[in-house]
Amino acid sequence: MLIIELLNLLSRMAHSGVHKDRGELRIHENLDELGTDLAEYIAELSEASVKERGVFTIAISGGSLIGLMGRLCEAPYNKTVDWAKWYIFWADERVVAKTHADSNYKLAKDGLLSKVPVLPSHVNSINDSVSAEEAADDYEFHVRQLVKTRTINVSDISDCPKFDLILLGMGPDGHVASLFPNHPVLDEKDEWVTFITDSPKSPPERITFTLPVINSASNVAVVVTGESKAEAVHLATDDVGPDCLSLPARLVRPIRGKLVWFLDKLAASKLDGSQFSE
Ligand SMILES: O=C(O)[C@H](O)[C@@H](O)[C@H](O)[C@H](O)COP(=O)(O)O
Repeated sequence: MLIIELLNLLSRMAHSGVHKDRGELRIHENLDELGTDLAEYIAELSEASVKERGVFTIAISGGSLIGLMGRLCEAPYNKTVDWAKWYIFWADERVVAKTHADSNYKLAKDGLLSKVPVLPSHVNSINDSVSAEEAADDYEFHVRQLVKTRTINVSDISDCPKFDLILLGMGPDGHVASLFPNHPVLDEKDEWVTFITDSPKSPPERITFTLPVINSASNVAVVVTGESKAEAVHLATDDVGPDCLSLPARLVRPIRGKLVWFLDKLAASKLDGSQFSE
């Protein structure tokens, strides 16, 4: 048992912690290992934020990310994490009822939030009974109230909220949150939360944090697995030509915060110099 753990640790050390301009890369052999590292990373950030500010503000996305966070519901994290200090937000949400199979809230509730003792009043979900535009306005207003009371920290270089952690997934096209390639919302500089009604990924109506908010966070983690995303990971993190400069995932560059990529070896297989490439 001890030998296996030691081998796992050595393999993690060999593949993780590559630092690039565009963040730290943590490349894992398999999903199990990635899930363990991700849980440890989140738990450590939670502990540090609670120690420093008494709360932990975390924004999550939809997709496979929630399943990969599953280890947090298990020992030791289900007991050691200070869940009552968590304030949970959505970096993006599909504008559907909270009971709908497409709802990111439902995904997180079923897969994570119902399994740990978070306080229902700290779960900041969107208003699902209004239009996408109203839901975005409403959510921004709500975030503004929590910035005013400093439950959510504020950036020291802009008036943007400074979430302790924003967790993102990424699509094969390089989208993050609901910021899709070539979409005008990529240029949004003033709003904190905006909406789209033409998402290329179903469902079409979504609200999303804008890039200024994502890039004002203390920590941003992008969690990406699978071969279908290998090209986008390469384009988002390697030194590539100017054509890729507007790939949404490449625009994730926290100004003062720390960016970490959690990858499995398939997602990492097209990185320049990758030991996993063919
Ligand atoms: O609601 C959504 O659709 C998302 O928040 C979106 O940004 C997602 O995180 C990526 O599309 C990756 O999703 P997968 O990990 O499932 O591929």
